Amino acid sequence: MPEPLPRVGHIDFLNVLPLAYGYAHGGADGLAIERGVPAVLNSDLIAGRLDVSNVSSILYARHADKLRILRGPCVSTDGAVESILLLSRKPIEEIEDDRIALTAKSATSHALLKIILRSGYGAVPTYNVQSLSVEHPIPEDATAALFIGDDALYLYHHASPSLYVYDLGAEWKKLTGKKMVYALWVASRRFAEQDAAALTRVSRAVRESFAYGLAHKDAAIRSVLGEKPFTYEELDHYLGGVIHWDLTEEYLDGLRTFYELAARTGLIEKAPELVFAGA
Ligand SMILES: C=C(O[C@@H]1C=C(C(=O)O)C=C[C@H]1O)C(=O)O
Repeated sequence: MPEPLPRVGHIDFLNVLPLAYGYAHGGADGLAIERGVPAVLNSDLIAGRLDVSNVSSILYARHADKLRILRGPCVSTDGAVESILLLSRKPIEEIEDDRIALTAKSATSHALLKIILRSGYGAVPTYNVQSLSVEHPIPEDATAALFIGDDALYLYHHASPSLYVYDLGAEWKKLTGKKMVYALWVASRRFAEQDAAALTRVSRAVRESFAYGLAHKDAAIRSVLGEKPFTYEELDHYLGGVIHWDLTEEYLDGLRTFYELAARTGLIEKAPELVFAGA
């Protein structure tokens, strides 16, 4: 019997286009890739249906005992992110006990928004997790709506000028002065401890696929222009300096601050220790 392939989640957003391009050019050989939105891959990893995945950074804080962080990759920004947006009918300073719709695809951005509204604006609105559409971004009964991923990036370029648009990466930087990590690559602790050789293979595949995609970024962008509603310039800007993928010490510092504020806001029990696979 051949060994089962490692089950690896892949968030289907343009913020990891270089990785997707590397996977499509041989990098995914030997891996069973499952594509999806963060909320689904988050629960698949916790339920044991995946061995490794990029997941919402807040997930690690909620299940640190069951997870191990891979060294190297992340999805992060130093300031504006363009693809995590609050769209609002009124200025953010005027939000109080309003109703805010949260995209059902996310976990990190929910916590990020709650921290920003509470600590930055003294607001504690009512939140409602639901599916949202870019055509009618704010549900009738809500004052504002939170989008992530390609939907948010689309709205960044096309939102109605009658709406107020807030970039949560920029808001986080304004509040804390720190960088922000939205996604981590994480292995289940069981997989990391029981199959170190397979974990090394997955880690290498992620690293090499990323490197391939970054070395062919132009071709990667051109490969999606027909199917995604973005121009070359929009994606070249987004993937050419807005999104960062290296989990360096400065970004880990931003991540720790995010966890501390999430704990202080009651969104997680406590800021977890960062435990890496193979450490
Ligand atoms: C930068 C982004 O970050 C994403 C936001 C996530 C979340 O809110 O849970 C999860 C993974 C990230 O890839 C984005 O949505 O484009």
